Amino acid sequence: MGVSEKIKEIEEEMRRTQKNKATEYHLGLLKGKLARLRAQLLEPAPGAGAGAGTGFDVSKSGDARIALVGFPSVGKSTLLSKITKTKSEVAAYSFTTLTAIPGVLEYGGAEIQILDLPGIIEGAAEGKGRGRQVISAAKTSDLIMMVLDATKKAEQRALLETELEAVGIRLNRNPPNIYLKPKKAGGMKINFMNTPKNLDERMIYNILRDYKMLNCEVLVRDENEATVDDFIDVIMAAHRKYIKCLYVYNKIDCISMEFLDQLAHEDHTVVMSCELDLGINDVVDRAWKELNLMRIYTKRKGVEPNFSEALIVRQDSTVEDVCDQVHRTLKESFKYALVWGASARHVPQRVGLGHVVADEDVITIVTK
Ligand SMILES: Nc1nc2c(ncn2[C@@H]2O[C@H](COP(=O)(O)OP(=O)(O)OP(=O)(O)O)[C@@H](O)[C@H]2O)c(=O)[nH]1
Ligand SMILES: [K+]
Ligand SMILES: [Mg+2]
Repeated sequence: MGVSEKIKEIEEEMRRTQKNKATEYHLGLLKGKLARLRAQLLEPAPGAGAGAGTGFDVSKSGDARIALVGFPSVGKSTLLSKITKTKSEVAAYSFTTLTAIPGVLEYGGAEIQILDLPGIIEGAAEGKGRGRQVISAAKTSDLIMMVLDATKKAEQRALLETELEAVGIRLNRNPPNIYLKPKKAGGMKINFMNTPKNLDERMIYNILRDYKMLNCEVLVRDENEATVDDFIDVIMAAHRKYIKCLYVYNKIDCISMEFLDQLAHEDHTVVMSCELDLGINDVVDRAWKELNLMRIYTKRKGVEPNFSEALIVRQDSTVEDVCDQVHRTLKESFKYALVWGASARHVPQRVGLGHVVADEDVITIVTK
């Protein structure tokens, strides 16, 4: 029996099994097996070369990568063509785009790589269409923009999420707060900080044994939240990717104002119409926010700052991080910095290495 058939069999058994106290442990084991098989499905077959699990061959460039993921004909290529200089083929029929098309979004001195991808359909995770390649490419991104057709049923979003989940992508979530450390000997040590709600020692023990992890240490820190699925994610950590997702509803030119208003208020959601050129700037601004990066412009004394080139640092970075972006040894000769912008109490503010900068700050670094 092939891996796909085994997966189908387990999914079938899970559907048949009623959920109750008595079947809880059995279902937990099935979930564990399913996670293992799904990971196996993504491993290239021996001798297959660049196999099933690999994405398209596009090298990363710029400060971050955003992947456009969605069903066919939702407008992914239209969006890429709007926000970058790259033209990706647009047409009314499904599967117009057949490979990954990279473009560069220039955003106030930052360069963000946008990957336009082929449309995916239900069953993508199990290899339908180019689904697996698309999802593998999405897995390499810093942000997934899930492009949705506002005129289509609400289920499309959940269907796509299920496909991404199946290959180990976790959207807008943090890794579970569970510590797991394999050991050479000593058996299993399972500890909880408080009385758990959705997870117990027997469940963890059964799953670990099924994974042949007989010697290890477990500490569940987040009892109120942690579920069996979370625990399996921790065991499978090497195959899990926690990625931000922005839901982008396109074609709002075809829906009612009421529905538009409802969509626009959902979490992590933006709405647009590529056709009418509505909301595109919003989409780009929101995407930038979700990336949690900041643009810092440097200014030499007596010279206007250059806003077409930014130093890119993570959210909550300090002047020290900015120095490190300029040069590895700059902070050794650092005397003070002058800052203009949102992080400055007055402009310019004279600050030290520990000062936390803000997006679009302008900074002059004065050395000894
Ligand atoms: N009404 C309307 N149509 C749009 C909008 N944006 C794109 N379209 C149309 O939707 C169709 C599909 O657009 P594409 O950009 O090719 O969609 P895609 O998601 O890249 O499609 P695949 O590559 O096949 O997966 C085209 O006919 C576009 O003209 C929009 O905002 N409103
Ligand atoms: K299309
Ligand atoms: Mg396309």
